[in-house]
Amino acid sequence: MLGKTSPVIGIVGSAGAYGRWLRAFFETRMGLRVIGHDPADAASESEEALLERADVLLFSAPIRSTPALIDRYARLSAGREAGKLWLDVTSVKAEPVAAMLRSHAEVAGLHPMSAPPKSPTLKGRVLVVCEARLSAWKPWLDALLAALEAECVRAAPERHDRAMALVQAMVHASHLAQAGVLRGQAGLAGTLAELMPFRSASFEMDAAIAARILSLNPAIYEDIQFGNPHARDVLRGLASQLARLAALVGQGDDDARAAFRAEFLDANRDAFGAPALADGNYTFERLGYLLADLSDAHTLSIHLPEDRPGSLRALLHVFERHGVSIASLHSSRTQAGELHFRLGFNSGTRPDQLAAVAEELDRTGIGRVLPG
Ligand SMILES: NC(=O)C1=CN([C@@H]2O[C@H](COP(=O)(O)OP(=O)(O)OC[C@H]3O[C@@H](n4cnc5c(N)ncnc54)[C@H](O)[C@@H]3O)[C@@H](O)[C@H]2O)C=CC1
Ligand SMILES: O=C(O)C(=O)Cc1ccc(O)cc1
Repeated sequence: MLGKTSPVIGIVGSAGAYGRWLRAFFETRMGLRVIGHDPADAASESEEALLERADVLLFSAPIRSTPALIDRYARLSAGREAGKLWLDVTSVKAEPVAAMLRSHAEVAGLHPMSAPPKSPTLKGRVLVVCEARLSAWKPWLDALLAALEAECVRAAPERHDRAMALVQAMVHASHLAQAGVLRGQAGLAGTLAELMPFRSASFEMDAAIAARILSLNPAIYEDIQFGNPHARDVLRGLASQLARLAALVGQGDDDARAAFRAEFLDANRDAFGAPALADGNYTFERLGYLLADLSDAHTLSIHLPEDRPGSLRALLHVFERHGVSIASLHSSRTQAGELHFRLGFNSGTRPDQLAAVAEELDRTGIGRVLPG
């Protein structure tokens, strides 16, 4: 069958955030033909066209409607899916994978642990892979995973959902609860903006996580709470831990302090274990340095147009010639997804020195100074 070497990809939800990212990925990175259906895009193909022409059908639709949507495709397909591959990228896995298994297609569930990135692959991100029913399509799926460049972790759908109740539902819930407390205390303690000058690295990171959650697709955060069958138990656990802590603090005596130390510090320290404590503490320190660098008084963001050995050295040489010493240097991506270097300078650096550097970089084409 033509399918397995150069399959046609059909994306259900092709106008959505992941649908659009996946289309670009399949077309540009894998050189494959992509067709899509999405009620939000009148120009998209029909469901029937996807069922008839796609060798690989990939569901990238709202979490809440996906299991019923898959059942609908299985019904409409009526056996034509035998010998094809069905995939999904839903943030919960048990129900969508079970629905795909009710078809006659080969089946794998995927879950990228990141919003669609600005980069062309999932390099550096985690991808959960639920290999549910695979035979002839296994080599092609392996090639897809290799092309995605993600760090893959294999799990059964049930294991995935239990993990995500902690990795996502609990983390999102605790940050939304923090946001609610901040809102409730704003009159007494000041708004978030007014608290920021008093920040610790932990506060800044937690506020950033809350802001991230509140900035992305609200339906995803709703459905991760309400659509993961294990979220309810995890939320109850979280609430009972906090209630116990509040009760001990309310009690306030030496017995309560001893209980706090035993239950909240010693028991948790033992449960983490020495390696996880050391790793986590080191991660925190590195992020702390990064946050400190991001608050450098003077910064320049520079795109290096020439991706070749020696281009960074040429860039640094310009700073040296203008007598500017560099306090920090990081690479990251612009809003548009271009790789750029962000350089920080100490407060003694004069604006006219930086302006001269910027002018030379632009004039010589060594680097392009980005706004902001
Ligand atoms: N955005 C994210 O951060 C992540 C999303 N995911 C998963 O990706 C999937 C898609 O999420 P997003 O693209 O972010 O959501 P989105 O809301 O941007 O896209 C969903 C698309 O599905 C379309 N749709 C709705 N009903 C449909 C139907 N009956 N047939 C075909 N299309 C239909 C919508 O019109 C929309 O364009 C979800 O299952 C989500 O759990 C997974 C990891 C991260
Ligand atoms: O990028 C982030 O911060 C996210 O947390 C986005 C996200 C949302 C839903 C997922 O299932 C996976 C990742």
